[in-house]
Amino acid sequence: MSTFGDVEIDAFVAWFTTNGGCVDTQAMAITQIPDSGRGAIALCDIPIGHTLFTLPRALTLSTRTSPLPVLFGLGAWRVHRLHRGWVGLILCIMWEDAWAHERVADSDGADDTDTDTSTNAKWAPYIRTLPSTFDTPMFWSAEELGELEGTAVMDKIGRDDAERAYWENVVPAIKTSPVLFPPSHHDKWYTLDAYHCAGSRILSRSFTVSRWTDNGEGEGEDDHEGEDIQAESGANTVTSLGSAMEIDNPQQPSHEDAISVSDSEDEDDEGEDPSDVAMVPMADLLNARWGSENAKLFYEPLVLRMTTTKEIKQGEQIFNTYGDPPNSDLLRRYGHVDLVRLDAASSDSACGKNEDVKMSDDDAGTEVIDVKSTGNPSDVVEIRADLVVEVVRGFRSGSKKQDTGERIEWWLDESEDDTFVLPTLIPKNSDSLPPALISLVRLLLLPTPDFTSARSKGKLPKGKLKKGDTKDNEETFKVLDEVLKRRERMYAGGSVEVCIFLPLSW
Ligand SMILES: C[S@@+](CC[C@H](N)C(=O)[O-])C[C@H]1O[C@@H](n2cnc3c(N)ncnc32)[C@H](O)[C@@H]1O
Repeated sequence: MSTFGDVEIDAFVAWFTTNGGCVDTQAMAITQIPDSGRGAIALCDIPIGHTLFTLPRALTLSTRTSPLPVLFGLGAWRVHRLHRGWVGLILCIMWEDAWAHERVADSDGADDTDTDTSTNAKWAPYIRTLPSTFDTPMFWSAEELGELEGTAVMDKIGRDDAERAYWENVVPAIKTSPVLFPPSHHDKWYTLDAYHCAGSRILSRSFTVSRWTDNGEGEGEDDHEGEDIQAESGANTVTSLGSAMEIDNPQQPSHEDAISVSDSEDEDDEGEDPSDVAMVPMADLLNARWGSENAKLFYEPLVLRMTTTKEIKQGEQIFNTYGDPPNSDLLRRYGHVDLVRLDAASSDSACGKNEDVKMSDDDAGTEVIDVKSTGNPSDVVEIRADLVVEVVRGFRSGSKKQDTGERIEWWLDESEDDTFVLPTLIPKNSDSLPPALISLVRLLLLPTPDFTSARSKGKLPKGKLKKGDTKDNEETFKVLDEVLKRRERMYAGGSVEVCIFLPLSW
C-alpha cells in the first residue's frame, strides 16, 4: 500500500494485513493531509459501494478484546471500578502503549514483530501510529480556556472527573500487579499525562458499535445518531461517535469471561455499555469534514467493512463521518473546527458548501478567513432555562414573583426542557425560536389566575405567539430579546450572529 514513505504506517499496514485485515491498495493510500494529520486519499476513481478495507472484529481494541481485564482478574477489575465508563479502556491503551514501546527497548532498538504479536503487545504497530499530543481544550491553559467562555465546550471538558478516576481507580490498580505494570513503567507510561493522552485517543478515534445479535441486528442502535441500517442484509453502519461490538475471537478462550467485565447493568449515565467502545485500526485514519462523508464503516458477523457511500474521484480525500457535529463538539473531541462556506441566501435547507475555505493574506501577511461567510452549519446556540427565568424575574411585578418556583417546577414536570437549542443557520420557512422556549416565557409571564387555570387543566401555554399585535406578544418579545442579548454577552470571544425570524404564527 502506498504510504508515501511513512515508516510507522508501513509497519502498521504490514501488521494489519498479517492479522486478517484486507486493504484495496489500488484504490486508497494513507498520506499527510495539510492541517489534518494523516488521512486517506483515492488513488483512482472509486465507484459507490466499493470496499476499501475490512478487518476482523478481533483487531478492534476494547475491554472485550484486550487480554488485560482477564490477566488482571475480572473480580479485581470490578473492585477497582475499571468496568465503569472509559477508565478500563484507558488503562488497556496505556498498558498496550507501555509494552509496545518497552518491548522495542528490550530488543536493543530492533522492532521485533514476533514479540509484538505475543500476548501483551498485540496492538503495538497500531498503537505506535496513534498521536501522543493533542490540541483539544483538555490540554489548554486557564487563559486559553477563557477564550471559550460562554460556549458549550466549557461545561463538557470534564477534566476534574477524569482526574478523579485516575487517582481513585487507575493508580491503586497498577500498584497491585508488578508483573503487568512493572514499577519501572509507572513514571513513564502511567502518568496523569499518559492517562489524558489515552482518554483523548478514545475521544477522538473510538467507534461505538451496537452489540451483534444472531438476527443480524445491533442492540441499542437507536442510541446513536448517524447509524443507519443498510439495505444489504446483516450490515449495520458504525460511526466514530461511538463504541465496539461483541467480538468473536475463538483464539482467546478467556474472551467469554471478558464479556462479563461489563454488562448492561454497568451502562454509564448515557445508557452506553462501556465495553461497546472500541478503537478500530485503519478506520480511525480517516478524517472528517462537514457534509463530506463518502465512506462508512459497516459491521458484519465476521468483519468490519469500510465501504464508499459516494463516488470518489482520484486524488480526493476519503472522509468518514463524525455525524457532522457542531464546532463546539468537534473542538472538544477532535481538536479542530469545520469552516465551510455558508450560503445564507439560499437557506432552504442546511446550506453549507463543503468545498475548502480559501484563506487570504492580510496586510501583515497573516492568513485570515472571512468568519462571516464561513462556519459550521451544524452550529447551535444553547440557552439555559435559568437564564430565561432570571430575565423574566426582572420583568415581573412583585405579586407574580412569589409563584415563579411553582411555575418552574410544573414546567420541568411537564416538559423537562432545561436547555433550548437555537440553530445558527435557520432554514427558510421554519420557526427560528424553539417552541419550548416561547412556551416557557409565556408560562412565566402568565397572570396568576391564568397560571392557576392552565395548571388545573394540565395545559402549558402553546409554543407560538398569539396572532396579532397583542400586549402578551409584546411582553414575550421583550423577554426573548433580552434573553438573546444576555446570551450574546456571555461569549468571551465576541458575539455570534443569530438571524431571528418571527415565528409563522406572528
Ligand atoms: C479519527 S482521527 C483521523 C486521523 C488523523 N488525522 C491522524 O493523523 O491519525 C481524527 C483526528 O484527525 C484530525 N482531523 C480529522 N478531520 C479533520 C479536519 N477536517 N480538519 C483538521 N483536522 C482533522 C483531528 O486531529 C482529529 O482529532
